Amino acid sequence: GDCSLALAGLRGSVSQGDPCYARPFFNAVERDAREEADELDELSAADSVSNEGIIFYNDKIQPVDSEYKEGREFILSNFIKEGSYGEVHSAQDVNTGFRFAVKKIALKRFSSEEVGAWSALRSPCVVELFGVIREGTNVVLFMDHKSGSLGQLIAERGRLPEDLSLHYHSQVLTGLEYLVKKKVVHLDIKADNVLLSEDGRDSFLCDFGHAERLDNQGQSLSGSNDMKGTETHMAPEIVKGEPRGAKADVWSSCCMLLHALNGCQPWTRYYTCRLYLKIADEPPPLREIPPDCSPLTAEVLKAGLQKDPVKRASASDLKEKALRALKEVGGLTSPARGPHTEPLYVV
Ligand SMILES: Oc1ccc(F)cc1Nc1nc(-c2ccncc2)cs1
Repeated sequence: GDCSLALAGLRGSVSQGDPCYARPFFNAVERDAREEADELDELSAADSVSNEGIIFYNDKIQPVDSEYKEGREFILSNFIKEGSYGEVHSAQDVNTGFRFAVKKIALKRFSSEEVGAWSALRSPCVVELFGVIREGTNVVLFMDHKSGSLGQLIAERGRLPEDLSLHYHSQVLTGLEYLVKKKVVHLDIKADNVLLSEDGRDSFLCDFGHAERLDNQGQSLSGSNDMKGTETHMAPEIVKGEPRGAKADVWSSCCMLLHALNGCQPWTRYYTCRLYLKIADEPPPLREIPPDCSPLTAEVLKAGLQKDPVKRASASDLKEKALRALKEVGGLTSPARGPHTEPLYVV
């Protein structure tokens, strides 16, 4: 199809392209670039390494003479965090001044799934992926820049009010509803991977480094059963290496809700090591539901923390429950930025 034509054109250059070209292109890059990566290892000067990739249609990130290089067309500014498989920095396009975020991943650790899954997504609940470039032995992913993450907000505030926690949970569930439609499972849903708008009212999923595509029965196509994601948020089917689907993200989103309500990750107040054994063998962490939260919020957590993924609520069902719980607590009245509240330690 026309994607293969695009592949021919793209080799060795950086072009404005349509996201549909990203996936096969990066499978090819991943393969042949691994071979090339060895001799490239000693090359370090920016001008000598090959620079190829795709910047999706975007007038704010501009390749020059079909090249887009760090230190020339764009510059890195502050380090943000360790994302999945790579360092995240904020960056700026030298010519347009446009600010964005980048994640640099060593080629050996690059999963073309991050690009394949993400480039197919267009939703107000998912951070936009602008493009992907291979530069020597690194792959660089370009993403819309956001002011901060839900993980940072919880750390700053200790724990979040119930209405705000339910507000973000319902937005994440809306994002998960969309992922189900696009047959993508994220596999690393947690507060650190939920970014916030300036005013803190809107949230966006990001970091698809662990994402997998689903088949028509909703099972992961990757067939891999290795544990992925953040241990405290892993669903029982993940830690047991059983077939996983979209319901794994629903479980993780409820772990994120407990994290927002309590100010600490689930399981960690009761167990220290090998949490995956506890997640597999113990009942779901319902004892961690704060005593002062509303009955409907407890209902959300009971429905989303079912150990059997078949019995577990879907993202759509759970979103409706979360919105009813939010209404029951009087709707969203708390400001995003607010006072620090002590995390709830074991009572
Ligand atoms: O997977 C990626 C691909 C490209 C990127 F540029 C970033 C990520 N991953 C993450 N980015 C963040 C983050 C970004 C911007 N501001 C605060 C946090 C948290 S995880």
